[in-house]
Amino acid sequence: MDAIKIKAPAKINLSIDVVGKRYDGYHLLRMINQSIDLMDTVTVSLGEFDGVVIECEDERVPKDERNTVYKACRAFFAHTGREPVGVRVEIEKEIPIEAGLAGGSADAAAVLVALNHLLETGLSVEELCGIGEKVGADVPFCIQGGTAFVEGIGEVLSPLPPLPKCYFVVSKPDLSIRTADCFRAFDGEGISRRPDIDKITAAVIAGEIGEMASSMCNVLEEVGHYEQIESLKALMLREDALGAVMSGSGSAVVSVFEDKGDAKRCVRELEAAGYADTFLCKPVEYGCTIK
Ligand SMILES: C[C@](O)(CO)[C@H](O)COP(=O)(O)OP(=O)(O)OC[C@H]1O[C@@H](n2ccc(N)nc2=O)[C@H](O)[C@@H]1O
Ligand SMILES: Nc1ncnc2c1ncn2[C@@H]1O[C@H](COP(=O)(O)OP(=O)(O)OP(=O)(O)O)[C@@H](O)[C@H]1O
Repeated sequence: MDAIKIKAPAKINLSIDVVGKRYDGYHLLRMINQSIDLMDTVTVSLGEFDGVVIECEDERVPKDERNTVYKACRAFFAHTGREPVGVRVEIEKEIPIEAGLAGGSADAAAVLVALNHLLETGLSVEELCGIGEKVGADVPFCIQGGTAFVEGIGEVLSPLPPLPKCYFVVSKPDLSIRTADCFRAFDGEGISRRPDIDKITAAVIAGEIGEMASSMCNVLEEVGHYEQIESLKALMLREDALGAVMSGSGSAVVSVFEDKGDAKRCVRELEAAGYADTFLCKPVEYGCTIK
């Protein structure tokens, strides 16, 4: 049986602004996204059976048509017009769930890349992103990866130069936020603090990590007024983080360090304070890749 193993990196948002709404209610965004070396491993194989079989040890991950991986398979066969074949997908989860780290989108991206390879359909990255967009707003970025200025609902990608050496401490408090709920709450709120996306873009292009970190801001952060997120940010800043911001629709928080020792100390302090889902990460320059 043909099988392929794909590493699917998580996404962090260094800043997010909401600039409008689309005809279908989706929000139009301007954001800076970065892939990191916190990754799910997705193994895809084809077989003589019907439908999509999903295996994952994590009980919180649905194994049926609600899984992003299932939707990706359906979208792939619909787009290519190929007769659907049996697809088995094993997901080894490292990316925390409902964290704003695009875990489900990364898995879907991996499956699209895998099917294109296994079935030799020869689709370009742009075509795969077009299919991915229908599965989830973060899927195109998860396919392409690296550092990018991202617009639209997440489908307009402009690559930026890779970041210079730096470290991210990523931590998810004991709080799960559903993306749709977060955007719904945003619609009902008056926002006081807006990010300066042009400023952070310039800092990223110049490779100025300190300037980048101090410019980070996510408009979705204040809508929930989550005390857990404020406490986590305060702890990170006390441990000499250069900046800290909520990723995506939350609830993970990302902090930036130039010094590895400081980053490691921050991880130790967070773990000691009871934040079990804490990771020391580095930026990576790629999206879903075939291993
Ligand atoms: C907030 C981000 O994490 C930033 O990277 C992403 O835009 C979220 O992307 P995602 O999880 O792939 O989102 P989807 O699964 O496509 O959408 C979940 C729900 O979030 C809302 N949604 C999502 C993305 C977007 N640009 N506008 C929205 O309003 C919609 O109600 C949608 O039904
Ligand atoms: N492959 C998958 N991995 C994890 N969760 C999945 C997957 N497919 C569907 N789900 C469902 O989607 C929900 C949210 O998943 P996910 O972890 O991708 O959210 P997220 O971190 O908020 O992502 P994003 O940053 O894209 O908003 C979960 O509660 C889970 O039930």
